[in-house]
Amino acid sequence: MRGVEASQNKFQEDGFLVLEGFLSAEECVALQQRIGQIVAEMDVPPHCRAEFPPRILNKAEEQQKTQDNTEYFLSSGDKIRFFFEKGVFDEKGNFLVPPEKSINKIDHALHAHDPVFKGATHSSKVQAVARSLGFHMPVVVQSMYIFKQPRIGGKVPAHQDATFLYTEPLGRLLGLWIALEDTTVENGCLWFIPGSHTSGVSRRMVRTPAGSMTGISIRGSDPAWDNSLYVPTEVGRGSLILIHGEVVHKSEQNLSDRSRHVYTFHLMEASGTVWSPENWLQPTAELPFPPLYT
Ligand SMILES: O=C(O)CCC(=O)C(=O)O
Ligand SMILES: [Fe+2]
Repeated sequence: MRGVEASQNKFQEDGFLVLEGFLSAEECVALQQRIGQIVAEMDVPPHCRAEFPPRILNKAEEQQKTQDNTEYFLSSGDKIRFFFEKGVFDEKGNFLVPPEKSINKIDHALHAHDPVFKGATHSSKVQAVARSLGFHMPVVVQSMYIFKQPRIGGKVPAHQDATFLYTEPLGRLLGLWIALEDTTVENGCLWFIPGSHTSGVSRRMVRTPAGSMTGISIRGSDPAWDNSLYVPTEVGRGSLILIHGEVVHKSEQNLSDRSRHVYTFHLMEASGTVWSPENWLQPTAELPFPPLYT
């Protein structure tokens, strides 16, 4: 096995690092079973069911729908919320596919509200990884369970996580992405541009002032990343991929028959770091960012 120091060097060089066998198969299954229970108990919010409206909406209704969707997203930072794939409801709002096959992701605070995911996030193994990377005061800023459903699991366009979760200085954000199933090119594994984490961030997603129509806006744009530079990163079930906050990564649509479940969460080194007040995600009175080392 690679030594800790060699791994750290590789992470600093590439902006990502694969740690195989981080979770056992049993630990992966436990998270999958728990998410199954959460889905079985899910209440689908009425506006989410309106994927295919039964009639053409007028402009004001369209605007209201966009506003409802944005509001559902913007207020999800401290909650467990459900986001669906396109085309999973019929015109009456009934599921066209089984509910557990309809969800794109569940986020952004599983780590805070669900005991099983809280345990997985704050485990001694995760704490040891953070310590080995030199984190003094890591806090958990968000978590997501991503399903990448067979056939319909949508792609995640190329991005840097700091576009959405910006800090000053940069370099204080780390994603921990855990494959709960084998991930391959066919079922939508991650693709990275090695070494792309050193050129800064030129696109930001920011929260617009309260009362404005959409609630979020994009400032700046990404450079044209060369498609030939992406490296597919296939990993086995239980692998952990460390993702530097500025490394460029993406995943493609899942066209295979196999799902690609992952649990992913983000840490920030809180010591000496300013969490941008413009980020869409903000700590709240109900949920300040929890320290990892507890
Ligand atoms: O799982 C994916 O497809 C994308 C996840 C991602 O971008 C992240 O965890 O930062
Ligand atoms: Fe990402």
